[in-house]
Amino acid sequence: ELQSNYYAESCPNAEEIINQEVANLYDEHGNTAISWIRNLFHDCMVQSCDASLLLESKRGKGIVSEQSSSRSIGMRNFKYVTKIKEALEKECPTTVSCADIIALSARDGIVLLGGPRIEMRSGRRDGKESYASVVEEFIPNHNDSMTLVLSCFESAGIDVEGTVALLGAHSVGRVHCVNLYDRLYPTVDPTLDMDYAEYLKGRCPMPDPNPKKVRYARNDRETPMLLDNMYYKHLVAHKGLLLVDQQLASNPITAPFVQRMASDNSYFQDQFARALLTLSENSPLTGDDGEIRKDCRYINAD
Ligand code: HEM
Ligand SMILES: [Ca+2]
Ligand SMILES: [Ca+2]
Repeated sequence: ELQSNYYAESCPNAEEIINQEVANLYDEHGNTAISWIRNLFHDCMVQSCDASLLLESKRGKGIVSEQSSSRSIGMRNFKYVTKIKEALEKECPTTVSCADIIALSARDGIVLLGGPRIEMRSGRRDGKESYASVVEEFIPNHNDSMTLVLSCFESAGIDVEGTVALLGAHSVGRVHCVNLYDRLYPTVDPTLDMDYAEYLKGRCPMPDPNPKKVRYARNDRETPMLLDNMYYKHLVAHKGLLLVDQQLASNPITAPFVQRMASDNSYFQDQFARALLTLSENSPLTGDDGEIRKDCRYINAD
């Protein structure tokens, strides 16, 4: 069973240490807070909130990291998870799970980005496997249909309203040009605002005069470091970046929620909090299942 402040006796400062590390990292590299949110999505959607995402590939041990999946394009800042873990290990060796680090760092990152304060429970344990080969079954692609997207989230217990709210995480962060070319070339997707398309073509030129350059566009040009409802305002104005983003506004099942979130930031925040909490509790390992990793990148040696 997950419980609030699970480490109250075993490591009373655990949540405070995570909070402090997340805040320090945010001061140095603001985009770490963004990464913690995406980490929670990519870990919890794939089977369980079990830190399977953090395992690194190890030949001989049969581990292929989920980070090597094509769905993980652009994921960054994993080295700073190691930093948070080191701070916890110093205070309480092999006590606080990597799965809880993923959940609680996301919680604290969301607050730093102006999002809601989510009361999360803890006590998740770490899995011993990485599920690289099935990541694509759990995490939709950027151009998948809304039907498929909704059924993926439904499998994690998240309803339509919650799914629309969670995609609001794309109110921060960036998208690499590989995920955008389809909407820009050879012809511009007619559902995309023309001026915005011109801007995106500037960010993602084709042919690329300098293919060695890593090119990307910000998800939200106006409030890039705020987890707010600007995302939905853009969708309504045909300025959704990914095809899935734009489809939220055109699909008759999701569109009413997009409209309401565009006009009501606190409604968005409430729904985001509710859905993220559900996601953060997707089939956790508890009791004697799994282990508490010493290093989030590797399974403990036996
Ligand atoms: C249908 C569901 C989703 C799809 C297809 C999707 C796809 C993507 C793609 C393609 C990117 C850009 C990666 C890159 O090129 O660098 C991205 C970025 C991001 N996604 Fe999603 N996403 C989905 C849902 C979510 C959810 C539910 C969350 C969190 C609650 C989330 C959080 C993020 C964040 C924070 C970024 C920016 C990362 C950064 O700048 O480092 N996404 N997503
Ligand atoms: Ca997982
Ligand atoms: Ca924003």
